[in-house]
Amino acid sequence: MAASMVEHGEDAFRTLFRFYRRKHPPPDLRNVVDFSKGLDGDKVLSVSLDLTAVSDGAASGVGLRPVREWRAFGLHGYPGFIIIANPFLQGCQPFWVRQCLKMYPQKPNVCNLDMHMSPVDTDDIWGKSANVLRSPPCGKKKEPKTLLEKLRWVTLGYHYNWNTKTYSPDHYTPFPADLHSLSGLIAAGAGFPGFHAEAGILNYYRSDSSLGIHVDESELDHTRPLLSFCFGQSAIFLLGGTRREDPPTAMYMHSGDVMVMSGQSRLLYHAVPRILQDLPSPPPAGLGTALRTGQVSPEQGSLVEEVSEEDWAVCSRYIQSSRVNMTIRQVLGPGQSFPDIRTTKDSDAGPTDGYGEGDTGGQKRRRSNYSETESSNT
Ligand SMILES: O=C(O)CCC(=O)C(=O)O
Ligand SMILES: [Fe+2]
Repeated sequence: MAASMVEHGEDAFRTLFRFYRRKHPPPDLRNVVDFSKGLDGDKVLSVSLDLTAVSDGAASGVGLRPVREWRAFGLHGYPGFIIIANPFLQGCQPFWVRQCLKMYPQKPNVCNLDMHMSPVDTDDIWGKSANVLRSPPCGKKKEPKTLLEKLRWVTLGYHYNWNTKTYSPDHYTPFPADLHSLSGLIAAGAGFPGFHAEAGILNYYRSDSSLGIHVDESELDHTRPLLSFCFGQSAIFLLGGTRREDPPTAMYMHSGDVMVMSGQSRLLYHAVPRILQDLPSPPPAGLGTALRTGQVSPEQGSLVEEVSEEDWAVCSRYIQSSRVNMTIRQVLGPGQSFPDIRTTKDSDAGPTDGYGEGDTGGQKRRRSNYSETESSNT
């Protein structure tokens, strides 16, 4: 399909990006791989996990099923690319959704709003948005967006510098312990023991957002996998090759899915052209209510706590039209340290030019591949 659609000057990746981003007429989604259907079609293969790496208790402590119940898939032609189709226990996703919306945007973590607002104004994003989101929409004219609805990205740990496309030891704040544990356990189950979550980029997608074609190569040790967690509305994810123009494979990412990019797939080009609107409204019980109604009782010492009805009202309203993605990275290999700043090249912009120009309040910076319009995105 890709080759026949290529127009003058457009490569196969860009053409498919535009194809899936198109609203009118809506794109044909029949070629999109759906891992929730299991070993469907000839592209998907089954991937074996390390069944002894994670105890059942450790898994349930972060809201995960026992590893033997995880359904892990790969794609022919993409060694090292693994999708774990929603390994979360029934009712445990809300905890992680709430962390993404209420906890991780808090200081000292960094977010897009910090770039053009004062620290006082970005001090309590959740608190300043929750009441509005909790109350039903008034249905009249366009209501002003809450800060939560304006949130586009948050960085954790070693804070990614969007200008230089580097991490630095000088801009580090403690990585959230709960997410560190979750990441370590997912990585161990996928065959990567000793993974240390050191940096995180959280992307907050509204229904018309997309993420441009890019490769994540700023981490200093590429032998460590990149983990990606999806919550809320599903998305179409495009996975390409080692060259930006290589034709990609399109796949769905559903709420709860975890992606592991490792080995030969660690440095592949990828993009998110489209957010779908496929979660029923309100979000289904498995995502929302089970924990509160006691179907799952977090064990003692569990990191996963109950999400109050009050908090879930805000989260569920938010994810009815949004998607949240966390990509978790280990920046340094064992024993590795940051190179002396004088020997660091100041940008690796060449291969990552999917991250285009941005404009936030006059400052040239930010997650500028993140776009509400097709034309400025690619
Ligand atoms: O949202 C996604 O699924 C992908 C995010 C991503 O590629 C990134 O943050 O580098
Ligand atoms: Fe990425």
